Amino acid sequence: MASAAEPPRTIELDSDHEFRFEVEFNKNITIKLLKGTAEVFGTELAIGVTYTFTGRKAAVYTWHGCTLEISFFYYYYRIDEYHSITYISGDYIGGDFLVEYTANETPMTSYLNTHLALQQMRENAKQFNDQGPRVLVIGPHDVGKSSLCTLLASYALRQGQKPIYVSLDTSEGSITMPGTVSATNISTIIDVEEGFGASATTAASLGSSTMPLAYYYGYENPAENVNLFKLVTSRLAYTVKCRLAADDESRTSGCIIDTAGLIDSVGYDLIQHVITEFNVNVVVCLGHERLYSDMTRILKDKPSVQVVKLSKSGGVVERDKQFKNQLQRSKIQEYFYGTLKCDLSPYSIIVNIQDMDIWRVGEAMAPSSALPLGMDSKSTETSVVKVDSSYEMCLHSIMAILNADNTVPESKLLETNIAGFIYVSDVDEERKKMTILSPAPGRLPRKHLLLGSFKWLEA
Ligand SMILES: Nc1ncnc2c1ncn2[C@@H]1O[C@H](COP(=O)(O)OP(=O)(O)OP(=O)(O)O)[C@@H](O)[C@H]1O
Repeated sequence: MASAAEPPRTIELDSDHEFRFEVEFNKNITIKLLKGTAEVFGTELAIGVTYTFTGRKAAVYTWHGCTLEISFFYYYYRIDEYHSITYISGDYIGGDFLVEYTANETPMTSYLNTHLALQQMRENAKQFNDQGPRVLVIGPHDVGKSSLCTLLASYALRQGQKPIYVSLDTSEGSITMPGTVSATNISTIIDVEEGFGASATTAASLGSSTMPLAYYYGYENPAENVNLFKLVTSRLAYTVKCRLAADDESRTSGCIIDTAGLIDSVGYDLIQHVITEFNVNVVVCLGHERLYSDMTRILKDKPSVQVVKLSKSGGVVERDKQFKNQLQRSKIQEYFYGTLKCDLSPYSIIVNIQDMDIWRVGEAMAPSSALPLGMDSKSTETSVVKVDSSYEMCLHSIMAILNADNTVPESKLLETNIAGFIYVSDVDEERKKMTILSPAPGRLPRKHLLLGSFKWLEA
């Protein structure tokens, strides 16, 4: 592990101030709260505990003022033949964060007020045996939607609530792998250093009941296959509604839904679909005046839905394509190898291709002339076709293991949730065998695998 090479420095923050920072992927910094109170996206920092950040853009906010201690490391890592990561500390390179500054203008008061209004709805729900708020957060890309959802979930948890966090952001995979739509019950503190990813990974490795429920969409952008996106979100919504109906605590706590930043005509269609399916009653429009005005107009016939406008935090960072790709790769890496805090050891297994049924979604854009008689391109967007051991298609792919037994018909496969993921590291076409990386040893729990568009090259 890296070790300190330079004395740490301290930062004093006045009340209602925020220390914003960016750390690159190959570097890590540590922050320790020495005095006062502070939080990262709603999760409180404990006094005297060292928090390590790598590949993060985030902010430490304080309501009452605080003193932080900052140390900076530079490290290299290598992955040995057993796939474990060894961190080799390097030189202190004199620099600091990629970006760091203190800000005194934040929208935190309006975010807190939003939380308090939601909390009031939860109290009312308890009193009248009703449902708590179903909140949908929408806005363009990089306005802080995921950060706001994390903050609202954290504040709810701090007040003893157990909301369901729904992630429809398929590019990021905030709870689990990219390409999935997922939901998880927030009942334990959200990890300060690694966000939901670590919470889900740690939960999974400990067999916790907070493991996410996920359906595989398989593409990065919801607009790539709108019908499939609608199908999996409807399925997820149905399951979330069942949970809300069955569990009193979840019902009154409600749910918080994070979305991808699509606000064009396809995006509007998807937003309306999500509102209907999840029975949303609060729509938060973040950082976009026109979206707020359009939503108020579109939803004027639904008096039960409140539309709220919130401004974007000045700290939100626009992430370029390269950073987002790196984030995706690190999410995939995290799924198999865990995080700095929760190291996992995946298994490399050789499997017979004929023991598995590999599926992929039918051509999204197939020309009508190429389709069987009576079938239109819409139906191929939500149907599966078998993949025969196509070397190029399978190699380096991420495949979702569908939680479907042999009785599930082909037409229902896309509606089944995911048992886990595997990575195909090699395909031997002659011997009809595949080398896969799997989080668990032994046989795969199910034989149906769904191939998406995500490829990954192991480091
Ligand atoms: N107040 C802040 N200070 C510093 N960084 C922040 C702050 N708020 C958000 N960020 C960072 O800005 C980046 C973008 O924020 P976030 O992921 O919440 O936006 P988003 O709207 O959900 O993005 P996307 O459209 O890609 O889903 C993230 O790396 C996040 O950690």
